Amino acid sequence: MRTAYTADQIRAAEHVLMAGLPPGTLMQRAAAGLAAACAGLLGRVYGSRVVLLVGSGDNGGDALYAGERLARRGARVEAILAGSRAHEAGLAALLRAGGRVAGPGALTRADLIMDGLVGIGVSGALREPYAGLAEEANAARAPVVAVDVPSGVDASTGRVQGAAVRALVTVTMGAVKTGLLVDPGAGHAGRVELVDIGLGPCLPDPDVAALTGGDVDDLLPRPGKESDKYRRGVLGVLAGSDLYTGAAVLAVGGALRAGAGMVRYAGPAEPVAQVRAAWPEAVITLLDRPSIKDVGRVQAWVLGPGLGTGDWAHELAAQVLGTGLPVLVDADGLTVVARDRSLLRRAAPTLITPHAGELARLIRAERADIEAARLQHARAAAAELGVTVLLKGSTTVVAEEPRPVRVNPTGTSWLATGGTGDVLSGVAGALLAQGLGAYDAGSCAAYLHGLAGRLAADGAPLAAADVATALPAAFRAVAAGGA
Ligand SMILES: NC(=O)C1=CN([C@@H]2O[C@H](COP(=O)(O)OP(=O)(O)OC[C@H]3O[C@@H](n4cnc5c(N)ncnc54)[C@H](O)[C@@H]3O)[C@@H](O)[C@H]2O)[C@@H](O)CC1
Ligand SMILES: [K+]
Repeated sequence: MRTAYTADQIRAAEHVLMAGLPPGTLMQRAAAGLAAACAGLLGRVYGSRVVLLVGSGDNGGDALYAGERLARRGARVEAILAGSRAHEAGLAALLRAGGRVAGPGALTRADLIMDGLVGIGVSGALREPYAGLAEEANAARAPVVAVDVPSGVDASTGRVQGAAVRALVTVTMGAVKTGLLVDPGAGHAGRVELVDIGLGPCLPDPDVAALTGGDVDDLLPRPGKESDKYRRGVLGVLAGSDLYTGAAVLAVGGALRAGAGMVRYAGPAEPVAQVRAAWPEAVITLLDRPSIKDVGRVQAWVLGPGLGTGDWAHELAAQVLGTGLPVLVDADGLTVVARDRSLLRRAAPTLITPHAGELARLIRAERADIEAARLQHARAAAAELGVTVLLKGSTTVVAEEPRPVRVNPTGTSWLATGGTGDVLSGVAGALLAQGLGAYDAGSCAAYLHGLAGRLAADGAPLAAADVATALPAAFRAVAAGGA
């Protein structure tokens, strides 16, 4: 499990740790790790040109001391001092080691750029000249190593207002910051490398966590020798309508490929015909009225993809949400519950899987605000609605109070295409039916679905059905420890 913390949590931990150490110890530890990471990227340090962007705070201090270390190994280190002042002792150390102060033109000549403009002390959008320097660094040909956090990214939320550095690598001190794992911040951070400065014992419970493939493998239910199809988990799928048949086919496909012992599909004539043709494995009930009475026994429900939003959908929603079983609500199901949020007041687990627009309707917020601070909105929605929220998007997050928000590390932009959400619903529903809690089912499903998307896309466009087809490969990759 990879864990991450807010700037406030990290400052508090640093405060505790620093109290027992000689002044400057942490900055030296940070600089040593930073210099090692830069040396690794450069390959040959001697003679290389390293340009430091130095802000007026301790983030600039880290850069200056790391620059000193590289200068001592023969690098030609130049510092662009962006603030009205710079870390005095750090600058003196750099100059003693042979580094010098440079003008902005230096960026075009660099082999490596170290971004020490601002770290966790940033507030609001970058001001000039920081903003201009960030953009110059982004336009330069040299790789950028961000110190602690790419300047312009809010360390706690990942929010970017205005210019922000785009790094190849972010070398982060003591603990990973939440904003490095969530877009848009994650997109600016590049690869995140953690420097251990001894903060571990002082850290509180994490703000967020990201599953690894090993974690997913540990959480996934495995069929035992005595398992039969009923004990492996039966999922009921209420999806599709005469107009939207594909959603039903994709959701059932996702569920069948995610280990459900049996999938029971119920719907009107058109999607029934399509599901029957695509998945002879599914057990089908033709509904001539909105009732789950004849569907048979299930351990969990998926409600919503392509279901429509009229009385039919509302009636089915009221019935499944009225059971004591875990229910996943997606797509049209979310529109129905947004109109009647009392449907979500229930004791059994509920996993909702909105994208930002659907969540905006549910919690009466602006879509743009949700996009800008996904994690905070997912967490707030989970608390407000009393459900588990899987918020889909460029970074998919899973929130359930009071646990750390799970940030999904897999996925690809090619997944942003119609129907992939229906497959995800099927996968998460199948895991619910197999007995995982909503939090684990949501986060494992997001992981596997994102990985399947990556395997299916392999750098090219994909269709939603390809994601379902790639699911077994994703399960195998996780089991083999290769994901
Ligand atoms: N506190 C500690 O124990 C440690 C801190 N370390 C480093 O110190 C950093 C935090 O240092 P500071 O607290 O000095 O804060 P920062 O250096 O991150 O930023 C504060 C400075 O940035 C300026 N600033 C803030 N917002 C700005 C904006 N929008 N545009 C332009 N300038 C802006 C402020 O005026 C202030 O001078 C960490 O990110 C990390 O790099 C590390 O050395 C490890 C130990
Ligand atoms: K920085």
